[in-house]
Formats: sequence, structure tokens, C-alpha cells
Amino acid sequence: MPHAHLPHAPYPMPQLRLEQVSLFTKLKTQLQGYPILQDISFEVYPGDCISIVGSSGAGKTSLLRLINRLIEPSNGKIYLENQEYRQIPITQLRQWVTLVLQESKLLGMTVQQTLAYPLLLRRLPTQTIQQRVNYWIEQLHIPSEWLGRTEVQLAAGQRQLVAIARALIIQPKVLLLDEPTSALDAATASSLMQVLTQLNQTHQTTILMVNHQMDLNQMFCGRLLHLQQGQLLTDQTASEIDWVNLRNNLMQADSQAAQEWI
Ligand SMILES: Nc1ncnc2c1ncn2[C@@H]1O[C@H](COP(=O)(O)OP(=O)(O)OP(=O)(O)O)[C@@H](O)[C@H]1O
Repeated sequence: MPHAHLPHAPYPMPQLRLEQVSLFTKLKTQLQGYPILQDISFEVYPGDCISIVGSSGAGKTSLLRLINRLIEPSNGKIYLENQEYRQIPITQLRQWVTLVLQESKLLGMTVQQTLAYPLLLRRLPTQTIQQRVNYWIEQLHIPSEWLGRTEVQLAAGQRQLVAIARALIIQPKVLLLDEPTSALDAATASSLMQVLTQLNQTHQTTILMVNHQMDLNQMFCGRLLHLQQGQLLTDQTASEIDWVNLRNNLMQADSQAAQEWI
């Protein structure tokens, strides 16, 4: 979709490129693989803020998992800055492209330990670790009284904020978020989206997020990918989207899917 890339004309190459990516799962009872994603191609440029929408089962989470290389495509290729994914050491790839899942675990650590841990692994000096932890706590408005708490002492939305801070602390180039605001109340969701937008604009951190909350998509995202039954139906900039029509389509698709399940 060339129109979606016009604002990025000065960039010589895309940051991420998916080239005819398909994903099939093969169940023992099936002769043929079951298609989860089919023939997906798109490019992402530094500083893009992209929402991925689609009805339940459309393949949104699978797409994020492919881009984080938690799973491999059955066909097609994924590139980061022109390097094919399989050529990039996995630890390096995950430093550059970080995924925050919907249900994040803090692995029994306190919030303070959770945030410091990725930096300890990278053997950064104690003072740098503390400075970076403090910076992201402040950016995401995480209250200092949470720092000594473990995940059982945090509500789902609070855990989600900490998991996002833990992802940002390693300063990824691309941040992948799976329904980051679903467990948050409206005010916290909106303030998180503002922080993410600011991050996107000031640090050029690229954001790809699955988000069902269309009002937030409309307010904060510059581009939207619409998946339907594993295919990329549209790839549009925010100004090109007919939001009313899109909401109706998604609601209709979800109610049809629900009827098929009954
Ligand atoms: N490991 C797997 N094995 C078999 N089928 C899978 C696997 N992972 C996903 N699927 C199937 O692939 C399809 C897409 O799943 P995915 O979770 O990517 O969709 P989604 O758009 O994120 O849905 P939701 O909005 O409900 O989270 C679904 O039909 C799902 O059941």
C-alpha cells in the first residue's frame, strides 16, 4: 500500500518487512495444515504507530508472535532493517523487538526487581540501572509504593503497566503490545496511550499493538492493519479510515463468529 508509506519517503529502507508470510498449524487429525495467517506483506518504518484489529481468531496475536520470533512462519520471510530474521541472533532480535503479552508474569519478583532484571542481565552498572528504573517509573506514573510488591499484590492493570515498563527499559526499536489497555480503567488506559505516543514521537520507538478499543486507536494510532480470517484486509493511515464503517464491520464479524461457535 504505497499511500501508507508516503510520510516515510526520506527513510531509505523499512525497519520491518513482512514478505508473503503465512502460518499454518498442523493438527494430527488433519491432512492439511490449518491456515492461521495467509500471505501477509507489509512494511513498517521507524516511528510508526500501528494498530492491528480484527475479530476474534483473525490472527492478531499470532502476527505479533511471528514478529517477536516466538514462532516461525510456515512460508515467507520477515526482515529487520533488511536482515532476514534467521540471520539475527535471537537475543539481539528480542532486544530490538520486544513483545508484551496480555497476561504478563513478573516471575515472583518485586516490581523493583522486575524492572532492574533485564538490565542486570545486560551487566549494566548499578547506578545506570537505578537511573533507568527511576526514569521509566516516572514516565509510566508507577507509584513508588508498588516497588516492593510482587504480582499477587498488584491488580491486572497494574501488572500490565509494570510489564510495559520492563519492556521499555531495554530501549527496544520496536515495541509489540497485545491489548495493552484491556485490563486498565479508562483514565489509566488513556494516560498509557499518551505515554506511548510521546515515546513514539520523541524516541522514534516503533509501536505495533493489538487493540480492541477503537476510540484509543482512532485517537492515537497513525496506521491500522485490519486482519480478517488470517488475511490482511486493509492497511490504511488513520485519515483514510472510515471509522464508523470499520466498527460496524468488526462488530458484525465478531457476532457472526460467536454464532458459529454456539
Ligand atoms: N498454536 C496453535 N495451534 C493451533 N491453533 C492455533 C495456535 N495458535 C493460534 N491458533 C488458532 O489460530 C487462530 C488465530 O489465533 P490468534 O490468537 O492469533 O487470533 P486473535 O486475532 O489474536 O484472536 P483474539 O482476539 O481472540 O485473541 C485461532 O483460530 C486460534 O485458535
